[in-house]
Amino acid sequence: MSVFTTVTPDEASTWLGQYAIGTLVELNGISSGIENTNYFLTTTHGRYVLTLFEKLTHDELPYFLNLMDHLARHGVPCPQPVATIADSLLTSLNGKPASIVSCLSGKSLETPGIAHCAQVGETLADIHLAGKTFPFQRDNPRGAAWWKVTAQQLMPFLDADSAQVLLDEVRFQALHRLQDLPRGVVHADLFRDNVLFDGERLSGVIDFYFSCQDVWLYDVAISVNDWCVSDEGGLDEERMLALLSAYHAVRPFTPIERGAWPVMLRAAALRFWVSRLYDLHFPRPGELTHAKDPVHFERILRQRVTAQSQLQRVWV
Ligand SMILES: Nc1ncnc2c1ncn2[C@@H]1O[C@H](COP(=O)(O)OP(=O)(O)O)[C@@H](O)[C@H]1O
Ligand SMILES: N[C@@H](CCOP(=O)(O)O)C(=O)O
Repeated sequence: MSVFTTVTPDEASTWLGQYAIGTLVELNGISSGIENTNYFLTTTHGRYVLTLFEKLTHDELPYFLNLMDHLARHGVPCPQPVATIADSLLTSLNGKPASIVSCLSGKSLETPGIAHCAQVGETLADIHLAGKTFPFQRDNPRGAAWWKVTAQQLMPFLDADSAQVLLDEVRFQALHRLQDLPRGVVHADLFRDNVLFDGERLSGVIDFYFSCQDVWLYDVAISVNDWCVSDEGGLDEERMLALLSAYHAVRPFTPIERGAWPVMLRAAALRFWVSRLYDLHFPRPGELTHAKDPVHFERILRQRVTAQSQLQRVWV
């Protein structure tokens, strides 16, 4: 259960007084999610999602709330934050930073098909393009500097072989990070659980709390590693082509991006292998039941490394 901070209906009713969205009808905790406390909040005006932020601070949150507001205003299907009467997107509830956003229809998919992947590619390109006029900046807190330091902390928990793979990849990425790839706003966590489908139609992208400024292609690789993965950690070619073609139709890939693709797939696998290892070995109280399997991303990383070296053997 991902309600880390309990809110009673009485507390919610009083707190709602600072918004112009009617009075409380119903409040239901949302069990999925691993970072924040989320409730479905129904008022006399409609259905919303109330989030209490467990880790992010009042200083950090305006970036994400303003980004969702910006993207929603540009037609991206994502939650629209609701402002208080005093015109703030962020308030406090039970000692935590809190916000209300619109509730999107639909639910996430576990086994997406080709048409779903195409919609994800198109929407990701829309996010990248709409993000061009977003005026705020945020560096990626889970970028190369972070995985280098975190990899060292993880060494005592890994067997010799996995430790070597991790260190080799951190070194490889340090040597191959291509600075001149196109960059801008990225979602940075566009996994299956962060996209909702209403029937066959993509109805929304959620969970922008890793978004930041980084390489666009890296964001595409994060999505492909999740949406197009096959059972053994390989890539399902049809789904990957659907996602990449739909993205390319909106924001064409540049020649330098094409060359960087295998490196980006590896970087995207490394990032989530490291974060899953970290969450497993350094858990927050209450987080244990949600620790996601790091081996999944170790397998993906090993597969991407092998695939790239096979490609190189073909090219030479
Ligand atoms: N705006 C929204 N509209 C509809 N459902 C939402 C919305 N935001 C979150 N949810 C639901 O809440 C769940 C958890 O949200 P998520 O942002 O992934 O939480 P966390 O940040 O804790 O990982 C999602 O899987 C989804 O079912
Ligand atoms: N997508 C990441 C975990 C990020 O957590 P989220 O539930 O907030 O999206 C992973 O699968 O490791």
